[in-house]
Amino acid sequence: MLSIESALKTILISTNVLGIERIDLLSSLGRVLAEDIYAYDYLPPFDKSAMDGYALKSSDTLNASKENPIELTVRGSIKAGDDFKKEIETGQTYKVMTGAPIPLGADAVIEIEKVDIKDKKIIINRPVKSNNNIINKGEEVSFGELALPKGKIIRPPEIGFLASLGQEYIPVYNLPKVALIITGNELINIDKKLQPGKIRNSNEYSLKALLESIGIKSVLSFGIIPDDKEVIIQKIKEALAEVDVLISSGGVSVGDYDFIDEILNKIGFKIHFTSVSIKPGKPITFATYEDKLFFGLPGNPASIITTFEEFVKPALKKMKGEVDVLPKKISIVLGEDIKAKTERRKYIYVKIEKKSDKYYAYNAGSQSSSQLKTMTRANGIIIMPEEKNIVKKGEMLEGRFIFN
Ligand SMILES: Nc1nc2c(c(=O)[nH]1)N[C@H]1C(S)=C(S)[C@@H](COP(=O)(O)OP(=O)(O)OC[C@H]3O[C@@H](n4cnc5c(N)ncnc54)[C@H](O)[C@@H]3O)O[C@H]1N2
Ligand code: MOO
Repeated sequence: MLSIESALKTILISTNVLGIERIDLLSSLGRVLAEDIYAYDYLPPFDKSAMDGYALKSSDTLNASKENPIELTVRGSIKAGDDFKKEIETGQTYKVMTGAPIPLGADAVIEIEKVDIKDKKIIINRPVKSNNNIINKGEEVSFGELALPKGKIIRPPEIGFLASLGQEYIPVYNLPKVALIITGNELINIDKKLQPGKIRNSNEYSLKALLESIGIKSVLSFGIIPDDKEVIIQKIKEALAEVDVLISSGGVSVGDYDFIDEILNKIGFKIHFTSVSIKPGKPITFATYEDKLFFGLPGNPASIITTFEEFVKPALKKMKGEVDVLPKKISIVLGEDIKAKTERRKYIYVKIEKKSDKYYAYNAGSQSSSQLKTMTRANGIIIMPEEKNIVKKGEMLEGRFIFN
């Protein structure tokens, strides 16, 4: 059976980074910068005070001590936002607020709480070093400097940083457009009363939430599609004209109504694989139509989440410009024996606890792919290799945290 690594390789080879668009700064959260951003200002734009205090010439304080305090005359006060052009002379000081410009001639600021005030004078009993409490013009970024490199994922600090540089519109890679093809005669919508033999359509919700977790909020969904070949073909063709990625739920196994693979062949998709050595999630189909991707995910609720995370998410991340698309693994010690039956590689949902620098895994419940309750109680997975069916307490496996 195809290994997870080979499946991922095939998927990523078939996946192209999308084009570029310019969007307003606030909408760029979670997106990937598509061009280098250079600064067209200095940050900060002028020398400014880092503290509420007094701006002075450090040379005036060289010999200051408790025994030999020096006095400086306060000439005035400078607020943040003032356009201040005057120069100070020896023996003078200006009161400055945090963020206020430093008057010409001053090279240091002493904090308010470190001086005594007498009439219009301050008394200083220690030397103040040159540049003390001064944030120099261009200290953070200089004019013409590379501020953020292409490929950066935009997080809140990047938004603030770009705002401070006056960047209103940001070049980012497009987000993939995604369509959901949710199949199954047994499904009913969550706002309807359950009927005999029916179950609620939970996968559409899981998938939309999974997509939203990587920033894809608007998704083309046809709602529940019956197990009818002609209807499914029509919906897939409709979606192909609109989106970059199609994700189907159900109908990829070997039952009488599992026709996703047959349909894909009929439409003219190239099918790359139809099963992978993973539990849960073995019957997963990956196909392409020109540069569009099709993921036929298994209908079982735990299988669809597992295969989305493992196979679909890296492809979507690559399309939106991310470079590190595979999840980082950590080493986890088994806190108790854990058994699993199949010959496939097993993704076991566990509770991970940290104790004195090590991570320990504990079973979180039934690993049946038909249920999600265990996943709601788990905060991670451990990955049990194909050849193992039991891992003993104290043994170490690879794993990772999930949805954090
Ligand atoms: N004879 C075999 N039978 C099965 C095999 C196999 O190798 N040989 N593989 C099993 C495995 S593993 C999985 S996983 C499932 C995958 O089956 P399908 O992708 O064809 O999915 P369905 O049969 O349509 O559904 C499976 C299961 O999930 C429920 N389901 C489907 N859609 C939804 C939805 N939108 N929301 C909630 N639940 C959904 C569905 O009712 C079924 O219970 O096949 C095994 N069979
Ligand atoms: O992949 Mo299936 O999830 O093993 O039930």
